[in-house]
Amino acid sequence: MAQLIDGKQWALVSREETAKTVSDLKTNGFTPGLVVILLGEHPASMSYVKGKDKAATAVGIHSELIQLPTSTTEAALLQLIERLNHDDRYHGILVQLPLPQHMNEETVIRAISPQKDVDGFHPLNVGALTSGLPGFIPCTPLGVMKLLAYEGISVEGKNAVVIGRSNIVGKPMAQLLLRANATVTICHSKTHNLASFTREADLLIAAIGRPNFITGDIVKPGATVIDVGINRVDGKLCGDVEFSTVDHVAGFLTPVPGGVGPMTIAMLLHNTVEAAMLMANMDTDKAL
Ligand SMILES: Nc1nc(=O)c2c([nH]1)NC[C@@H]1CN(c3ccc(C(=O)N[C@@H](CCC(=O)O)C(=O)O)cc3)C=[N+]21
Repeated sequence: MAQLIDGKQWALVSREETAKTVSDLKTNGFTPGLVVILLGEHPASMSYVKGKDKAATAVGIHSELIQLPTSTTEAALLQLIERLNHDDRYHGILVQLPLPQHMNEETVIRAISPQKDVDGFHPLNVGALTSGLPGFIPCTPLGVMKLLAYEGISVEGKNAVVIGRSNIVGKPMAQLLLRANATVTICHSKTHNLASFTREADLLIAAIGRPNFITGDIVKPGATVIDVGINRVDGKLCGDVEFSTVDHVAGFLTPVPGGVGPMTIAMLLHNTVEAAMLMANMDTDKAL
């Protein structure tokens, strides 16, 4: 049986580290602030943003949740973002995705000040990551790297296979693994003979968005398998990895729920505190 990576537990450890930093900042009269904007009433999104709000408050971050109707115009949203860019109570701004149909995601992301872009989605932060420069790193792939570090799983020289090429997970994940000296392959929906790649993977990152896509027969024995998928099947949460079969083959495995998800939120809090330190001109390696 694979050794399970307890993301919930590691997220607690990370949040405690963050809480300590927040407390130090507060001693110096500085309170980190996060504002989350949610458009519409998508049930899963509402549950996620409430989770973020609660977690932020728990570590001492001043957290604000702005809920707007789906009918909000893009112009009104851009105006709000511009106001928040200049509001020094907030060091992090997160606009929950996906956006309503009538909005252009790229335009909205671009409007967020790169210094407050705690999601790491702004093109300047994307470019910084690609170039190996300091900047904000997307929370989910950052959370995966943190999990590997906590578990003492080395990446250097390993065959890392990322399945999925989204801007939010797959691409930044590949960049981070490359930065950590892995040999990185990105597979996607057009990849021929996917199993020939996954079977060679010492480290397999599943970010496909298809339930139970990765089965035990296409996993290398002893591999570390990280399941980034969050799928709902019959009201039940499941990942991209078929747990029952992969559990018998993998060396390490993240469960869903309780794996990568909680780390994503922990990294959002981490990035928010980094943003606050950047603004307070304190020691941080973010030099945007
Ligand atoms: N601007 C933006 N930034 C995001 O980071 C962002 C977003 N939009 N839109 C939606 C996705 C999704 N996402 C998750 C975060 C935590 C869990 C999480 O904590 N999941 C728990 C289970 C939660 C449950 O029970 O539903 C777990 O895996 O254990 C899941 C999903 C962040 N996202």
